[in-house]
Amino acid sequence: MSKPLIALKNVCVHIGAKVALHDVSLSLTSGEIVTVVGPNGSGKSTLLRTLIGALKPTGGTLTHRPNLRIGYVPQKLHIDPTLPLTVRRFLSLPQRVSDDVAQKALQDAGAEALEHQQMTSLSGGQFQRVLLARALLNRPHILILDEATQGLDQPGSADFYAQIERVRQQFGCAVLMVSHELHVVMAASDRVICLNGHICCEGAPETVASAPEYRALFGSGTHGALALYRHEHSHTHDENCAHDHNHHHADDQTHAHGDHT
Ligand SMILES: Nc1ncnc2c1ncn2[C@@H]1O[C@H](COP(=O)(O)OP(=O)(O)OP(=O)(O)O)[C@@H](O)[C@H]1O
Repeated sequence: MSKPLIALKNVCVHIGAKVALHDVSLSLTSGEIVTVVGPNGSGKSTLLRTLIGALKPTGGTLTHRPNLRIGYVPQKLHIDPTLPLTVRRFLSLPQRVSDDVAQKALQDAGAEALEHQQMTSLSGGQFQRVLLARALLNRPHILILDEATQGLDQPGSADFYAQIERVRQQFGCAVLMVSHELHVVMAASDRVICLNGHICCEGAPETVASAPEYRALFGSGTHGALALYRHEHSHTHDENCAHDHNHHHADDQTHAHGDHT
């Protein structure tokens, strides 16, 4: 297996007095698409912000390969509606980029036709592609997306994920994304990490979907996510994932993580 691009080992992150993440270990290698799922407040954004260096772990270690480049697509970006700003100019904020670089990034993001449009005139899907283009400007080794398809309809989301898949193939970059659209991300990911302050379970999408820790959080029919999978077990766990200490799924691709508090 190739060397990880970035790795967290037993990482804890406090925000004020609150423990947002505890004992989180994970690594990302080139070319894999990993999705983080978890309920509201489970630390998904905190995890991404830690990986991009915006938050410092209060415990554990973060290591990455030298000169690692990360492209980040945020959950939301507010643009002043009264500010005239074309897509081309937006791509040069805060750092000026050449026309060639801007056009290439727009092409890579499937947004080449949008270069001269006003940012405020873009549809939700077009806006996200422009954010994707901006994240691709520095030819990232890792692309990190925080609920990038929020507000898009289902075909819009599916198109966006198809674009991510093309980017992954073209760049060979790793992709880490957070999403609530379980049915889409499950199909689009190589690996799923189920988070609730700590990693409850992780592995291939089919195995996570049938893990008791996952079902404790999402049930067995959430948004049709699990209809995709034939694995149907009769576990009925209604306890919170954080209290699930001892479940170990039979499939060795799924790793159940105990809560060590
Ligand atoms: N700036 C902050 N100040 C105080 N607490 C915060 C702050 N940011 C996050 N938290 C807390 O840290 C925990 C994790 O938040 P985080 O935003 O990472 O969760 P999330 O899984 O991304 O949630 P959502 O699905 O709602 O976006 C939450 O309990 C949240 O209240």
